[in-house]
Amino acid sequence: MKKALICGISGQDGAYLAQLLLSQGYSVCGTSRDAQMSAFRNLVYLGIKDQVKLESMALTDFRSVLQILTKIQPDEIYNLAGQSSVGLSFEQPVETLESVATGTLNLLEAIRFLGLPIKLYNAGSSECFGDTGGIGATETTPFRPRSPYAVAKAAAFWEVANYREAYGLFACSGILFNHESPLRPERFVTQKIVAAACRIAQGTKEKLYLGNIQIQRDWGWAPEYVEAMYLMLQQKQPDDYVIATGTSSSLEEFVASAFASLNLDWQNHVVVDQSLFRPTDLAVGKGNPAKAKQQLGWAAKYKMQDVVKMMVAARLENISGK
Ligand SMILES: C[C@H]1O[C@H](OP(=O)(O)OP(=O)(O)OC[C@H]2O[C@@H](n3cnc4c(=O)[nH]c(N)nc43)[C@H](O)[C@@H]2O)[C@@H](O)[C@@H](O)C1=O
Repeated sequence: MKKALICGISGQDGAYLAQLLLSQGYSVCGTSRDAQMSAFRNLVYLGIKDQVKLESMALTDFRSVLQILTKIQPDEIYNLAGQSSVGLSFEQPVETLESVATGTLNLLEAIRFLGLPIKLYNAGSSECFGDTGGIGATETTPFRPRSPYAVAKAAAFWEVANYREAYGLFACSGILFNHESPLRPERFVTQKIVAAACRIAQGTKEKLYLGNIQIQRDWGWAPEYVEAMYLMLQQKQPDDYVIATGTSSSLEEFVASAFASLNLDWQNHVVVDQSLFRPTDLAVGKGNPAKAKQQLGWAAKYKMQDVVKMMVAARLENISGK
């Protein structure tokens, strides 16, 4: 039985990945900074909390990382931990850099120190590209990070690439574009919109305040993005891959689609609020997942419209208490 360690198991991707690996027959151990304080709601939502071994681990603390790796001795590690909000990174730049860049470095150092044949997946981010314009970014597109989060993710990406080259570690980065699901917290714009639209459809009189709705993103479906993470570690050689749908839509289109699916006209309910604009933002995010298709056999089945429908359906089901 293969053993997987998921760092940051309490988040959206950690929960879906745990579900996938369990279905593949893995023994799954997941970490969170303080496992005794976390309710692991996403694991509960998916009905898998009892099948996962949970440990406390602080990625920024080398001793803690070394202790857990020595104890679990996993075949595969998935690093999904660290501060994941671009917006919050402008308020907490140091915490973002430490949790993402130092955290990844500690994992790489611990694997190197132990000398075990552990494979590492690292959660990279399309934010590293900066503005892609209308041309989908590939693995060779240069990074031009435009947020503290993107700077941290770019550092972590190069740490992984360097340890692969310098010490021969089996380490990969998935450069994932935005991927959403019912497990997304409302801090991210898709769930913020879906939650408000559903409340309005149920009769609340609130307004939905949003920042820049002209931005475009390549939005995909998180449960299928975790399949790409798994596939990267099953290849003969470690490598980095862009994971995206290949199509981008504006935030205005996302909003219109969410409200229309509830028979509402978004223009009656949405207010653009300048105070929610970011100091720097990406006008367009678009990926080209051709390499993932060719080498991993992975392609996104769901596009933005499908994501909206599935998120709205899940929200309504939750409200009705099913
Ligand atoms: C690939 C990347 O994907 C995600 O990062 P993100 O793209 O920043 O995600 P988001 O949902 O916070 O923002 C999307 C866009 O929507 C704009 N926007 C307008 N109005 C609001 C608003 O009211 N709230 C938010 N959150 N955004 C808003 C906002 O300015 C931005 O342009 C993370 O998974 C990250 O971990 C990651 O790696």
